Amino acid sequence: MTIIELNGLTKYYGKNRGIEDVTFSVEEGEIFGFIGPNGAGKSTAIRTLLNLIYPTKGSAMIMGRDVVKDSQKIRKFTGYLPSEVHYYEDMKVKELFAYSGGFYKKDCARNASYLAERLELDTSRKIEDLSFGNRKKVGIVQAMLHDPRVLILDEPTSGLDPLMQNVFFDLIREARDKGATIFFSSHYLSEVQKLCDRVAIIKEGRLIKVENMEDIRTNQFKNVSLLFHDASKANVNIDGMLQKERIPHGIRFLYSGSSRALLDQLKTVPFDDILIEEPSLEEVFIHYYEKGGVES
Ligand SMILES: Nc1ncnc2c1ncn2[C@@H]1O[C@H](COP(=O)(O)OP(=O)(O)OP(=O)(O)O)[C@@H](O)[C@H]1O
Repeated sequence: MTIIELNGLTKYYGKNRGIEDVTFSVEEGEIFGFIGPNGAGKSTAIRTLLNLIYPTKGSAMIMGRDVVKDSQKIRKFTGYLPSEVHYYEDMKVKELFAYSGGFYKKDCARNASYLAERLELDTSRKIEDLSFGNRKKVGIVQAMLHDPRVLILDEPTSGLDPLMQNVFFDLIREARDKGATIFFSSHYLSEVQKLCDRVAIIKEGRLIKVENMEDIRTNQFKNVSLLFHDASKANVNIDGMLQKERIPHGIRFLYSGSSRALLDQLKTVPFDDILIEEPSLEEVFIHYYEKGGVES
């Protein structure tokens, strides 16, 4: 079942581009990453899904409901963490959770306590006294306390220390195991790599590609280093070769394609040594950002 669907979603701020013609969907039970550099349009897309801003063109649906027309209903089964959290400073954390929980027709207190405990958040403190990271934790608990079917999180881990990031990842997996679908934006490729089933890559407001993480990690890309005793033989060209660079005694390149096709092509290359490695996602994504994507 499709849970989140963007159809040609476009948002202009006056003449400024926010996002343009973005189309993709998130399926039930997925942990789906939304990744791109600063200003790519991640928050714009997310804020449009939450009906905080209106689309200029196109549409989006969450669980079959239109994000503009049905936003009140969508809010009932959706948890949202904004990229910047602003709360009633004067309230204690536990008062805020009780207040937020009141919007839903179920008892959220136990879940809020559980989440706060896991995140080591002291709920007796006033919000105004909290650090940036602790405010982020408040936002995470608030997004999750009603066990929403859909979780939409804008840069959830920024401000969390590495230990807390891991706790957060566990909470996300637990939410998924209970049936939630999770859509979150990030700058951090390592967390996308750890957590996501699929990822949408956005650049300058346009969707570049939706990728299966497993495909990115294992099937499509390799880092290949070829070493030559005679450097004059290092002038090699191979179909699928990307980002070629000279290294001492040879060349190194990112390869996109099947391993079989790579080995077939290498048969005629007079290299003296070879190293084939799994590229980091950084290397793969830098390629996307620079070139605007590759054909798969
Ligand atoms: N309120 C606004 N008024 C005008 N332009 C805006 C506004 N909000 C965002 N933009 C522009 O829309 C584009 C997309 O910004 P957006 O904040 O959605 O990107 P992002 O991918 O979330 O970036 P970041 O990773 O830095 O948070 C940028 O060019 C930005 O300058």
